[in-house]
Amino acid sequence: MSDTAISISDLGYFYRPDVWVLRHCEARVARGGVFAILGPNGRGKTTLLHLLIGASKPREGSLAVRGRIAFVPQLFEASFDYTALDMALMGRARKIGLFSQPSRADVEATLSALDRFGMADFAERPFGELSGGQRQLVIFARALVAEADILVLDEPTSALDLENQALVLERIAALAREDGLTVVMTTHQPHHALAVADDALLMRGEGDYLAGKARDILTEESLRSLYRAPLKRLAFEHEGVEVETIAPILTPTRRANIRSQTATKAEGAA
Ligand SMILES: Nc1ncnc2c1ncn2[C@@H]1O[C@H](COP(=O)(O)OP(=O)(O)OP(=O)(O)O)[C@@H](O)[C@H]1O
Repeated sequence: MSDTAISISDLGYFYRPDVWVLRHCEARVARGGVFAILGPNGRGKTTLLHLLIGASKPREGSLAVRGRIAFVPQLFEASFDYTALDMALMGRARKIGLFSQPSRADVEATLSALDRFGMADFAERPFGELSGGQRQLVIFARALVAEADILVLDEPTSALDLENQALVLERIAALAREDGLTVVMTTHQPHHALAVADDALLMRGEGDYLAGKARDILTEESLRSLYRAPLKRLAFEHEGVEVETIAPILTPTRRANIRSQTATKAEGAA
């Protein structure tokens, strides 16, 4: 079997004719790895995910996806009052069939998936009564029981507190390293990408992409120019483990500068 899960070749997309959101995008997602997509707001990350899952068709270039995808969107609303367990069990729909009841094995596999995301105790709670972050964790479990080859996650940590961010990042790494799944995720947190991603794609603007090993391309220089904000890549030892992270530099002076620039712009516009 090929070691490439997704090949992206000269990919282009627009919503309105000739207003390209994405153009000449090239990347390769390795099978069994974590691939992080980063870029400022509006650079086309979600658009690229929609192309990967087949919700939109390329206007230009091509994509080859080898394997079945499960998609976890950023926000998930349910229209009916299913329990968390019902919601996660829907991931088994392909296995169970439309009019059949889930087997004991289906329920056990789903409870175990809920447990992996710290949600076993919430199995009987109405999904609609869970917090946004708790719903997100249930939807991860649903994607897991779908037994897909590729998980596509849109900002998987954005609704989560620090403890659950760490849990989900640890699970993402384990899904790739232990279960052999391929994970594609968008993120606004370069330190999350550095912590779990093997490879990354920096979406710098239409026609301007940088793809490569996460450790090699998530540099201070590339991220400073990507986000136009200072940050520092740090390496240190914590509890006997070498840790590498990326910290944004938000000093009071910088915040004051941003505020005064915003005020000057507003005065200029008035
Ligand atoms: N349905 C749509 N119709 C027209 N334009 C759209 C549509 N969806 C997105 N766009 C535009 O496409 C561009 C890319 O949007 P996209 O949501 O892919 O960016 P993103 O990188 O995911 O942003 P964010 O980080 O803010 O989530 C933006 O300029 C956006 O305004």
